[in-house]
Amino acid sequence: MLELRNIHGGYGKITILNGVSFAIPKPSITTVIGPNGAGKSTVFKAIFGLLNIQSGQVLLEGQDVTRQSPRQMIGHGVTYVPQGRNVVPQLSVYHNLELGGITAQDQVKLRKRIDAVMDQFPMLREFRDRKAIELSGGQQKQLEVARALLLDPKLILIDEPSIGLSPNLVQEVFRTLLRLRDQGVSVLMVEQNAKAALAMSDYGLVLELGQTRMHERADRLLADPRVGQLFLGGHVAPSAQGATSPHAG
Ligand SMILES: Nc1ncnc2c1ncn2[C@@H]1O[C@H](COP(=O)(O)OP(=O)(O)OP(=O)(O)O)[C@@H](O)[C@H]1O
Repeated sequence: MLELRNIHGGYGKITILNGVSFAIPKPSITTVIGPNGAGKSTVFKAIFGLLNIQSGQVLLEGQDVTRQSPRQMIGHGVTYVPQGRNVVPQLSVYHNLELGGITAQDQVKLRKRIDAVMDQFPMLREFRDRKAIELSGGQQKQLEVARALLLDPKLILIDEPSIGLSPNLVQEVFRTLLRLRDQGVSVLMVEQNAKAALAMSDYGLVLELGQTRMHERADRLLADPRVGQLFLGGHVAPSAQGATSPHAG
């Protein structure tokens, strides 16, 4: 569903991504792991039209979408949930949802869609008139995911959904993502909480120094001693054959 071909790019003249290539099938959950500063969040920006791509291609269902704007990517069914808290704290839950659908042309359809999303997140219906700031961290993350769903995406890019959450809430957010996958939405996620994230993912991608080091089925990555090294703050040496790929066998 999504393919990156040898992406090079960065901020201004600084190159951060030095050849990122991978493909994800749909529907699936892929977790991107790697040391701090490896370029994980930057990959998301490259996909979502927020990065200066110097060379390479981004393909969505076979269509070249390289350098398209965030607005165009939303039009193609891609949504992006950035790191941190992205709700408007003083506005109600419902108002935050309405803002998420601001690009929707048809307001009647939007209200129906908000209703459908609240069916998936009964907590949001319960707290619909509460200010977003009065929700817990996990509930706010769910509000962000729900807001992203209003646009009926095929692919969600979600950056560090578990940050600042207790283990219970992390599992709750992960369950939400699994449910989405089962409904046919693909998820590409960056997670510091690498072991827990790989345990619920279909595929894992290891990025280091702006390059794809490994791309494997998540269970294989979890069992790989080189990835164990990474969890301990070590590095993954580039293999002689280049990056591994789950489609290689
Ligand atoms: N807006 C920006 N302008 C210039 N450099 C940036 C910008 N954002 C990120 N960088 C640099 O790009 C590199 C990769 O950052 P990125 O946030 O993609 O890493 P990451 O792998 O997501 O790290 P972390 O795990 O710490 O979140 C870092 O060296 C960072 O300083």
